[in-house]
Amino acid sequence: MKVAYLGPRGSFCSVVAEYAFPTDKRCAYDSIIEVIEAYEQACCDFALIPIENSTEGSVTMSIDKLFHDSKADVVGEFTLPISQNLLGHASEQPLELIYSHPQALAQTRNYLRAHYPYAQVQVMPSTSAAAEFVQQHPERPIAAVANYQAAEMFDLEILAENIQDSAQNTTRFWLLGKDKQRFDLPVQGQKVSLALTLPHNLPGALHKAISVFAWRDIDMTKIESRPLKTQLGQYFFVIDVVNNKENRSKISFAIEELVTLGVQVRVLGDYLVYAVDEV
Ligand SMILES: O=C(O)C(=O)C[C@]1(C(=O)O)C=C[C@@H](O)C=C1
Repeated sequence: MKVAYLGPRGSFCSVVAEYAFPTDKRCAYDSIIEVIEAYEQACCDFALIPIENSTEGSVTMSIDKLFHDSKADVVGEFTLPISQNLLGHASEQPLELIYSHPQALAQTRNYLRAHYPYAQVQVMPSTSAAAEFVQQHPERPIAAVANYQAAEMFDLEILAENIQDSAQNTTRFWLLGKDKQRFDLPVQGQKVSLALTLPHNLPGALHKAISVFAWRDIDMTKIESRPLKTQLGQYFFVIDVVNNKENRSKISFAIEELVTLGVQVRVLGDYLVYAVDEV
């Protein structure tokens, strides 16, 4: 079995991939887009993508690519507490540039502004790609925001640890695949995720759409709009609801009601949520 993930090794995605698929073939790709494309082109059986962080919100590249260019199903979710660190080379020179994934830079924004107000930040495709880049340029006054595993892997000094602005910093990752798998990890719950496209000519369309969950007492854990990429002001909505014994049949009836309202419904997945330990 093959699982594609955002690499190189040492990324948070690779940490989750190693926990979930310790004995399977794990293939690192350079971007989230390439991970999803690898899955679409059947180069792997599963694809692991970051979807949302508690500080910075949705990983919009993942949601948009999944909605617009892929039919993949979500077959699992992993939540990982995220601890960020500043990695570099021991040097007296003040840091001029700090590299990382945009999500990691956003999660450490206050810390970096307070401690390195004169350093510029530079976006990289992943935290581990940033660490690798810093390793390759020992002569430059640069650093990366990444995890402990990346520090070890790329032989970098930890200049500052636990620099995330929120102590509860956590990221959700989705596993795309055909078959549901059971993982040897603690289960936190079960959810159904939907992507809804509302009819344009229905007044109160969003209100009507979400009321199908409200009056059935189905707990919604997320709602987010993203551009349909057609014209300004047109969106699709990603909605997550809790799936449990009481909700199971109610969710199918809610979906039927949405269709009756003229809402286009894509079931992104019905999946278990697993907890992964901090790195
Ligand atoms: O760059 C990484 O290490 C990733 O796995 C990506 C990613 C993300 O896109 O959210 C994953 C977890 C952290 O929130 C920061 C970055």
